Amino acid sequence: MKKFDSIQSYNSNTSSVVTIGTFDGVHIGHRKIIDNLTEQAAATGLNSVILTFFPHPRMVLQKDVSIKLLNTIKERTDILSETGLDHLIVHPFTKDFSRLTAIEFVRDVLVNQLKTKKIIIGYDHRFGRNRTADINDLIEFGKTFDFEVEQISAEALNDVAISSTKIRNALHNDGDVAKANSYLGYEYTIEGTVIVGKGLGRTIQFPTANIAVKESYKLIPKDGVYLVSATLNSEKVYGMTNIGQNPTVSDEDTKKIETYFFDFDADLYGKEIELHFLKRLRNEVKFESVAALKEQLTKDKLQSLDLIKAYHNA
Ligand SMILES: Cc1cc2nc3c(=O)[nH]c(=O)nc-3n(C[C@H](O)[C@H](O)[C@H](O)COP(=O)(O)O)c2cc1C
Ligand SMILES: Nc1ncnc2c1ncn2[C@@H]1O[C@H](COP(=O)(O)OP(=O)(O)O)[C@@H](O)[C@H]1O
Repeated sequence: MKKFDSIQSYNSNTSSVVTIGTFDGVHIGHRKIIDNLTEQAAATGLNSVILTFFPHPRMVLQKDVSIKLLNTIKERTDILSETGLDHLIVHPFTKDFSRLTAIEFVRDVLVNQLKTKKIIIGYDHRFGRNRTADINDLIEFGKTFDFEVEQISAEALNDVAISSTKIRNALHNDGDVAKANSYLGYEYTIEGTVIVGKGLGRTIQFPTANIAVKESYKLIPKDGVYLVSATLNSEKVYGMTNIGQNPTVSDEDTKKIETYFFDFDADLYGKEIELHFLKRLRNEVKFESVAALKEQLTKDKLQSLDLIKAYHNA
């Protein structure tokens, strides 16, 4: 897959089959649409192209800073690169871009820049300044500019929308990472840099790598304790992650993401770690003492090791 950082930088002499969308999560519903796109492109000798925007239009137009997404733009790009897609365009969404009229968008972007022969698009897609144009306008433009329009049905689109929302809710409301993973078709991940914490962990024989996530828009699962895996120094290791405020030892209300890795002993400070979320174990609890916390951590570890054994025997 070739990636382009803007519509203007797109350059190919081959015509294309195009779809437009956010594809947050690139879950199993999205992948059906993308398979359809790549199969049609391959059958007709055209390029398969996805046009996506970053930042998310809502971040730009409504200045919505509370929006949480399943994928960082890097994750989205990486997952899409495995789908067999020919070209991905990640166009910076701006106010100026949102002011393009429907005809400007169709003529300048779809026809002249992307050489679109076919567009696969949701039946309810609206585009152009103030979202004034709809699918019927697009079909009319297609007659003038010689491209085909394939509508994604209400049912298919509903499936896609529902599963994005379902995945966000499963993670945000319930911390149900197993459910999220089954919709995503892969394990939900969080990537961050290991930062220095309070240094308490090692004093109770549970050193924890605290990570800082750069992207404020990345959805962090509900507070609680999770079984995770990661690749550290090129080896797969398992661990248990706590997301929360460590109420037993802290009054601060800053959210921490910290992981104790099993059978592991090395300095991780400054390293980039990608946590794969496998299963939710329990809620975060305020214990009466650090000793009680330590006792629970020992139980969590035993439960985790049993789960890992079960995964390996499955
Ligand atoms: C698997 C796991 C579960 C945890 N569960 C809780 C919890 O339920 N309540 C709590 O107050 N802290 C919990 N903690 C956080 C500990 O309080 C924290 O690891 C310890 O204070 C060390 O912090 P430090 O890394 O800043 O030194 C948990 C940590 C881990 C790794
Ligand atoms: N098994 C392990 N799991 C997590 N971190 C470990 C482990 N072994 C060593 N470490 C190192 O110890 C650090 C955590 O120790 P800790 O006492 O909890 O300090 P801090 O409060 O700075 O996180 C990690 O950032 C990592 O560099």
